[in-house]
Amino acid sequence: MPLYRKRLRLVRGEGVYVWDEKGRRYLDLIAGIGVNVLGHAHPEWVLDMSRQLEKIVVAGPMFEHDEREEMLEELSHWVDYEYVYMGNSGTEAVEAAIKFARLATGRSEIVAMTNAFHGRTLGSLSATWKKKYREGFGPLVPGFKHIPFNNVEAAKEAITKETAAVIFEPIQGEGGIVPADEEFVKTLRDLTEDVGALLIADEVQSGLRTGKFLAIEHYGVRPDIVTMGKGIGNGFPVSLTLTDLEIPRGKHGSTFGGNPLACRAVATTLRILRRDRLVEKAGEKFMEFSGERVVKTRGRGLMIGIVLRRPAGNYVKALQERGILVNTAGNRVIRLLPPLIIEGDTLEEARKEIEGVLNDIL
Ligand SMILES: Cc1ncc(COP(=O)(O)O)c(C=O)c1O
Repeated sequence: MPLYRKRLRLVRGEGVYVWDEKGRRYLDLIAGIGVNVLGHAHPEWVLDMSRQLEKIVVAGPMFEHDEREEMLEELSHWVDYEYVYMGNSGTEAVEAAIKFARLATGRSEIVAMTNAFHGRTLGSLSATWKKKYREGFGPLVPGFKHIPFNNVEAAKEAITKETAAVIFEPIQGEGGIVPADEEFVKTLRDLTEDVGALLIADEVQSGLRTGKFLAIEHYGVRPDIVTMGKGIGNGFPVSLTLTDLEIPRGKHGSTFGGNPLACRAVATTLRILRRDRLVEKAGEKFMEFSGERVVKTRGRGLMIGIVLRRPAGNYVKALQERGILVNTAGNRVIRLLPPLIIEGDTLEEARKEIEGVLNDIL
């Protein structure tokens, strides 16, 4: 098997495919790590974005604009939170969530989960678990503690009247595509309510992909704050923090947050997702992988983790060699976050190819 010393150089994309500098085509099952939900260069999205470029790009957060209203209207079809704060990346959405929780409760303690990933700025990094991401950047933000993910007893012990918020991913993404247990999520909701703390669902990776707008909807639980990013603008850098908490104007903000081009990206993405029923359809596309080296398949909809008996890195390289792009989530998990427009047949063919590679390569 050839070793890749050089990383693949991508030059363009169309639909579920991308091309490298030599003109070779790849099936893109990772889509910018879960970003291009409508696929690459979606004609309608491109047209809307180009028209917007000619119209107005940034207005400044102190002005109203039609694009914001259009985006809020589209969002109202999916969620019923009172306020949305707009940032430019997942980590900013999480920073806002942490700040809002502290401000609203007057408490500072944030409870996060082992194996969690919430971003790489100092606040979100303090909620992120892995040593590799944290070490060398200390001291991190005080007031964060981690409990074992999916451990009800640990949650009962950790969540107290000191807790401002509990933050968790309904399906852990970077941590290996690990869904939260139903009992655990319900316990988090009950306990936070009991002690006057807030529940934050980080849906930056799990949003849009599982058959519902938010993965947390599968649990019948309503968080106090939800963060979204990645695919919400189909590739334009934009993120959302949704909440009913009223944060005084000017207390938090961003130069680029909620600019007309970002609102256009979200409004158009949501319009197409809704019209083409892409979120619902994603829920039906989950598939199990089998083979001697496969322990199990985890996830929901088009957020899929193939858990292997051995490190996944070499398989990712071998798949790239055969024209399929995936990546890892943790050491032994192959992660698939394909565009939601992917056809069942294409996915089925990819499954056979992936299983073939998993069986072939020693
Ligand atoms: C659950 C979750 N939260 C937050 C982030 C951070 O998002 P970004 O890389 O856009 O800052 C990620 C990124 O992978 C994520 O998966």
